[in-house]
Amino acid sequence: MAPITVEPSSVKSKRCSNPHTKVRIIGKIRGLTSKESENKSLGSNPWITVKKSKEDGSSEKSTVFVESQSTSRKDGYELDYCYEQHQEINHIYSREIQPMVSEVFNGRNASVIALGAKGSGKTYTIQGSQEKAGLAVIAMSEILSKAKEFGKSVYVSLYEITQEHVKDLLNPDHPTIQVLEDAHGKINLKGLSLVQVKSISEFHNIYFYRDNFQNVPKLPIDQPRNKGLMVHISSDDDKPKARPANKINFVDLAGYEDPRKSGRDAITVAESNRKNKLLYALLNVVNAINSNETRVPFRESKLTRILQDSLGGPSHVLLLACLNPCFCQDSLSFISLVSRTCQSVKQVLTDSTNRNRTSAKVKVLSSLESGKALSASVGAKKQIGGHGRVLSAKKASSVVKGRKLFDEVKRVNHNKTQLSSQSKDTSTLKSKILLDLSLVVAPFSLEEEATQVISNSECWNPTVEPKENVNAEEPRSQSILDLQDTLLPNDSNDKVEMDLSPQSAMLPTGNVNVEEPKSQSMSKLQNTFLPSAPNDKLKMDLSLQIPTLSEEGSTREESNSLSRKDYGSPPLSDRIREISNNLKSLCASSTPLMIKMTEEAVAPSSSQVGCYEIPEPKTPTIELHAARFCSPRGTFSNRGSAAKQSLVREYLNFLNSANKEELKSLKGIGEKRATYILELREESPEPFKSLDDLEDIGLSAKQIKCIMKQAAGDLFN
Ligand SMILES: Nc1ncnc2c1ncn2[C@@H]1O[C@H](COP(=O)(O)OP(=O)(O)OP(=O)(O)O)[C@@H](O)[C@H]1O
Repeated sequence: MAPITVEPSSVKSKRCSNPHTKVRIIGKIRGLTSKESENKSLGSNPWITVKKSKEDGSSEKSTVFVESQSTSRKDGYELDYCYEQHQEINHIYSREIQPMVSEVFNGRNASVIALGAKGSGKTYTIQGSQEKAGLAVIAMSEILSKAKEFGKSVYVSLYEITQEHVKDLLNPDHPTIQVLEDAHGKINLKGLSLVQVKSISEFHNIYFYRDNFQNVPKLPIDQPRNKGLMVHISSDDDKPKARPANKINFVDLAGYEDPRKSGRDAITVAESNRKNKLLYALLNVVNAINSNETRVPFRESKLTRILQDSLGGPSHVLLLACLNPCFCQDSLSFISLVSRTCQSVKQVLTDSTNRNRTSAKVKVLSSLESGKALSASVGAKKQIGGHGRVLSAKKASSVVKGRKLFDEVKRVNHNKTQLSSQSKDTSTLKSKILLDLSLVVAPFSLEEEATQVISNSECWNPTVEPKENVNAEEPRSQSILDLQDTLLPNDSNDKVEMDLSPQSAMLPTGNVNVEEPKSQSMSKLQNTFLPSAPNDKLKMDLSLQIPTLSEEGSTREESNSLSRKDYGSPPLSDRIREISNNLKSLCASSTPLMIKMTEEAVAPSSSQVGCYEIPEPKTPTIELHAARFCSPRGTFSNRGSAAKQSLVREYLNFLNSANKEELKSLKGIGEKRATYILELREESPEPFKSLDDLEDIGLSAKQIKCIMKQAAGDLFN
């Protein structure tokens, strides 16, 4: 039999060649409680449904559809699999966990993590009850019998993480457990009890300890409870501490709370964000692993540090997204969050119906990673995107924090980053822009009965831009989502007037009365660029240059900021006006994005039906930017932004290093906050990396801005 001990060094070497095993993300819709079963209407019109790729369940992928009660908007999310209400824990165990247990006996580590909104069945699924075993209990019984068979010993640890403090549940009197990392990157949980288990009844006593013993102090009800069980399988007589053992972890995360629920003040939002912090950190780690990023942010939270050797490398990791069977706003936001954070969970479509209006179908190729087509057929009046963007870990966390302060500072940063990576990314940028434009010029109509496919081949002449040259699917889909996010507002029922004044030859004059739902508003916008109908004969000479990076940056920023406003988004008219202004400025200014119409375009010939010629876009040059900033005003605002950025940096340095008294001298920081900051600094030497991090100490965006204004003002006093 293969040795079960995996030395950290061997894990490391494996990681180099094959960095990480992908994390599997599955869903489970919890069964109805007896009270819910009495409500007959729940079964007749479920808010959550599952569509399997193959009805017999043989195919892995499942799409979960959730419907918002307030907007009747229906979103679909593709998971690796989804178990439905009627599917029992035993079934999940044999399909998902049993193979993992075997792998643990073959020398790998594993983690099973349940996450979801409150009351979504996480505890029921992982732990179960004394009467009905959960996944961990069933696994334990198999582990014990396998251990007996192979002469291994089984030890368990049980811990709880609250506000980044790790508590030993088997020895509650013990002070906070310290998570230490040795020189070889091995995590050591200093002080955590390790108890040998020989029978399932012993395990029951341990696992349900808190529930069995009344004298164990209970946490306040509103404290987020993140409960972890670590099962170590060690060679007989070999304490896992002496030599590293293989582990399987079962984690029951605290319920996710939507921080943006209406009516929440800044403090409550900060509180929710704090409660969700472990979840955010975990999702960032999962996203980094699944997108093969070189750096995985294990250090973002205690949980991810504890699980580090059971999350990365060759470990098997299963994320179990628990979902409520009855409408739950937190569940809705939760699944949207998961899809925004994890590249592997895709939002496949957004349906903002009125479903009975038309039967037209739109098929969208959303090949995010592998180039494999992911298609979804939906009723018309549908949009793709909305929240469905794919984010890098950093982006994700900024969305999670949902703050946008000192925009110019960020923009300058963004521009800088782009400038530095400009030469590397030229081809990517090129294809991004091509693809962005493809959306604008793509001659498709959402009103057609036929199924259509938005793809390069339909939008571009392959002789001009061969398919192979279109770099990677990801930028393309991202740009599609970005543009759709910008173009397609949330509320389909809005009626707006879009005023497009004649700023450019390309923008026709007149008032466009937008009464159609969002999918059609896109066609309208296409019409703005293409004054002819899709079937018109037309030849376009697109003299294309890439927009200056600052413009690209700001446009993207604006588009991001729009998409971030999931709730309370501005009225449709505002958004369209904003887009229209962006487009106008692109066309009217010295913008290098110029679309020239040839004479044939004005008087097309019959031989040119549907033929678009798009020349190779030119690589952007630094001179373009220099020209942009050479005006005195441009130089001033650029330097002003740099000064602001430097002030912010100094302020953060101060927070990361000042003593308590010095901290208290700052506006907005009293005794409590100063103490909390020092606590944060104990956990991480530099807890404040950006102004967004100040939310962790309960400051609202407005307060942070005020503080910075005062700091700037003080410089002149
Ligand atoms: N499959 C199921 N069938 C019937 N009842 C279930 C099922 N799953 C969960 N429940 C019931 O739903 C309720 C909520 O479940 P549970 O406590 O596991 O949720 P949770 O996500 O852990 O909640 P919290 O986040 O508050 O800890 C419990 O009363 C539980 O018994």
